[in-house]
Amino acid sequence: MFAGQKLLQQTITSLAQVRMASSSSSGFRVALLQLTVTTDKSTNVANAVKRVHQAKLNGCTLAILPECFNSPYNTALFREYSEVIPGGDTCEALSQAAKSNEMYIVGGSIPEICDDKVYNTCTVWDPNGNLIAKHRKVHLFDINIPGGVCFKESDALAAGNTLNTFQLGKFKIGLGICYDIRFAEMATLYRKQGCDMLIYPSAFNVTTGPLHWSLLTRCRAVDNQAFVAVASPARVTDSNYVAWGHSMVVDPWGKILVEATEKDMDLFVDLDFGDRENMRKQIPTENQRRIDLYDTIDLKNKV
Ligand SMILES: NC(=O)CC(=O)C(=O)O
Repeated sequence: MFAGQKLLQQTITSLAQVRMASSSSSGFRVALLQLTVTTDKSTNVANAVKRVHQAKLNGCTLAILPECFNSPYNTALFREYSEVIPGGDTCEALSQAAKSNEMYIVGGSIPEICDDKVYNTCTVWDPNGNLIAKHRKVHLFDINIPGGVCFKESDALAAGNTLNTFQLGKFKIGLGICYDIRFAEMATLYRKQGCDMLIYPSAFNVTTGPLHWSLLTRCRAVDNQAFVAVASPARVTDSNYVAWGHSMVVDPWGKILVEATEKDMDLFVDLDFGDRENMRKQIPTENQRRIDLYDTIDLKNKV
């Protein structure tokens, strides 16, 4: 870690500590672990475990890993790196890390093998090391921007078919993976289910990242009056897919509470859900929807 990075991390942590004093009963501290992903799976997993422990030492209740944190983000390699969930080596390591640190872990995503299909899957672990939620990426990332990025997850992956939430104390959290963030309806459903926060382990790229990453994260936060966290791998410029980085947490007002650079680094920040209640009261959009004019959920009958 270079000196400036260390200073930034310390600053973020100490700011968090100051705010924690007045908000510990209405929230928790979260860590976004912006790891460098290598081609070596065991190195990636060991690094993730080490960084979860660092998050614990920094007072975090929840640690969030990036999309595909144990494998290169490469359709040609997903099957080779895939594991069963639970039971594979990565799950075992995450379960153990959650238990030994007594923390919740949103385990980014890993390629999952099930019935000969491969999924891009996020696992969530409680402080006893139990698997409490699992989300398979619902919207596969198939895009083609000439001169920019061309990626076709559906060449190698099957899509998930469920929306998934978990409970952290009194807070309900909705899960998506990366491209899922572009689909506002999914987030609206989570809001309707009572979610306080949305988490998207992600890996935008250097074409779409500068255009849409922060915009989409802030949109989902404001639309749903919820905290939104997006955790990316660190940027590796000579990789086949160059991740954007810039992991961030946005509050329900749309304010970026904390944002990484593109480098390998961790962020620690306190979330005060009292703020979210204030916003929901002051701008009560949830009760003001004109569903007599539109129905944001039941789209099937509208097309
Ligand atoms: N990688 C993704 O799933 C999504 C992405 O990079 C984008 O939407 O842009």
